[in-house]
Amino acid sequence: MAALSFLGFLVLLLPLTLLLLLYLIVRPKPVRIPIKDRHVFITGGSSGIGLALAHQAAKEGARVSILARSGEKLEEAKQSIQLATGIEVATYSADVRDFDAVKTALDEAGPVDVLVVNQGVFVPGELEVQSLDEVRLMIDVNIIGSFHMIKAALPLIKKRQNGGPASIALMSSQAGQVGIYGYTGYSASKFGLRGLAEALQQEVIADDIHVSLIFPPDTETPGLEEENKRRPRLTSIIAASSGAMKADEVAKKALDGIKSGSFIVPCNSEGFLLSIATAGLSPQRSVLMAFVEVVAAGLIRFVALCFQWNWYGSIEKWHAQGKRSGN
Ligand SMILES: NC(=O)C1=CN([C@@H]2O[C@H](COP(=O)(O)OP(=O)(O)OC[C@H]3O[C@@H](n4cnc5c(N)ncnc54)[C@H](OP(=O)(O)O)[C@@H]3O)[C@@H](O)[C@H]2O)C=CC1
Ligand SMILES: CCCCCCCCCCCCCCCC(=O)[C@@H](N)CO
Repeated sequence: MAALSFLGFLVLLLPLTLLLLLYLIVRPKPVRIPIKDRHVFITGGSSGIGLALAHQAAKEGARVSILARSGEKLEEAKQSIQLATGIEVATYSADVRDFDAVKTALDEAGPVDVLVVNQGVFVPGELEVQSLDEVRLMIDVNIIGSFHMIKAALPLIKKRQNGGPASIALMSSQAGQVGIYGYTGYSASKFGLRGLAEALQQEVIADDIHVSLIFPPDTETPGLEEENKRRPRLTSIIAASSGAMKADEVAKKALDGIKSGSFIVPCNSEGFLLSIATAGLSPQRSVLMAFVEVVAAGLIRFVALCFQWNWYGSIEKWHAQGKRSGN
């Protein structure tokens, strides 16, 4: 009896001690980043996830600016947001690959509180058949474009008016947490954002700037519709391991993640598992999430291996069928 209650005591004490320890050590410390009455600048804000984010930020009372290339799509976005919320967003037509254009746009927009670097291109295809120009396009728009935005915005974020906590959010993808068939170029570009974000967070924490990395699964957008026209069958099969979402749902998760200053922002339940499986050395400010990461690490690795077993099974089956049908 005594032994049993001692065991019960230990079973309770161990997790509580771990929780207390984590409470003392998690860094950076928890933060709330307000959106209302603040300037939210969204790239790729004329379509899909970026447009949904612009709608929601406007609805929550932010001053919103959106940047993309096509003036026509920007104007359409502006109209639709005005119709839905009565709020007039500022639009900037620029290509993120052009640093001078980006800098001119941002300087005109003025001090920024929340920067959402969301623009992105995705051209799937096996590396063997994909042109290097397509690979370069993804690296240029997704990575170099993000560097341009952050470089040009940092001085303006530091100049923010009310001095409250600020955010730099980057739109990655679940294909930026795990490499997926058909996404060599795309996954490389999205994994790259993680290195950028982890390093940047250490550099800007002293200025009360908080970095968020958002990891959506397949999301119903005009971009996905285009992608689906040429996506290899195996890419679709593997990507289907994570459910598809609507742009509005992703935007809501993204905005909640930004407001709570979360470094890693998953969007669905598979994304939640992925975030634990790929926690690595990323910063974690939630004591509860840190606890889950520590306790679940071994088991989640097992789950990850099950997914890989399933994916390699699909690949084997695909090749066996291909051989039989002669392609
Ligand atoms: N949809 C999905 O399944 C998923 C998407 N993501 C990521 O979310 C982000 C948004 O995707 P989604 O909403 O589907 O994309 P869309 O293709 O629907 O929209 C892309 C936006 O980016 C802008 N854009 C593209 N290229 C440039 C450029 N060179 N300079 C400036 N703006 C540019 C586009 O406007 P314009 O063409 O006029 O420049 C548009 O506003 C991307 O980073 C994507 O990788 C992540 C996971 C899943
Ligand atoms: C530990 C267990 C983890 C289990 C979950 C694994 C699920 C992985 C699915 C990855 C899907 C990638 C979709 C990318 C979408 C995208 O970015 C394109 N549409 C282009 O934009």
